Amino acid sequence: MNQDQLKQLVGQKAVEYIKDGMQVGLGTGSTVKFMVDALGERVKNEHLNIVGVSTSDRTAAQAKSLGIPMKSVDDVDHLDLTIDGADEISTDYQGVKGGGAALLFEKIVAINSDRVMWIVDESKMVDQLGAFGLPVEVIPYGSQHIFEKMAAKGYHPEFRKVNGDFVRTDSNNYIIDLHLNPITNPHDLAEDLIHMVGVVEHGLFLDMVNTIIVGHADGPEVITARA
Ligand SMILES: O=C(CO)[C@H](O)[C@H](O)COP(=O)(O)O
Repeated sequence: MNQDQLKQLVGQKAVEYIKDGMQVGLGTGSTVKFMVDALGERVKNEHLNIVGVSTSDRTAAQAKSLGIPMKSVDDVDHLDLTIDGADEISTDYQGVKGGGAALLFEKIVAINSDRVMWIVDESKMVDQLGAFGLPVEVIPYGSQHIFEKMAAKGYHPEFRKVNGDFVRTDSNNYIIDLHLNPITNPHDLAEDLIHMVGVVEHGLFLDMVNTIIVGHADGPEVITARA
């Protein structure tokens, strides 16, 4: 099985956890895209009655095109379950997210969810976080100064650019990726980053996930990270 097939496998498995009447957070990324496709099939074929809340413009457009009823995060009182991808998950089930630059909305939706599920192919499971550059969302104003402060702290920052242009998030902010490999103390790092003026959010998702579905060639593995 190639990586896309593993992503599709976990995406299809994840939608089994969505029940009638749920308000469901829909993450962002290539793995979630398979999950949203599978959810669209269930809505169409089983007339599943759910409400989706998207974490990005991309996911919202896909969900709407499939006929999944959608609401804004501010129009629901809570979310029953959020299903999202991840860039890295450590052996103690801490995560790095934001490879798709959607970390801010993903974190807002996750912290307002009763349960959080991550769906990943097996390459995302790591001994220690940090090989994947840690995404940090910053406001453009003064971002060069934030960048220099991060460099002075030894965080090895890099503005995320495509064809020389700054990548913009759905909130029109920039992303700075930190090349820290390895991240030895994610809680201390998270605390430091969130107190830097101009940082909007960082991609460390700590103590947040309940269930992880990992795609292996011989089938999906369901891990209970937190009850
Ligand atoms: O955090 C994310 C987007 O901001 C994604 O969930 C993460 O990048 C994983 O993406 P993919 O499923 O494409 O590997």
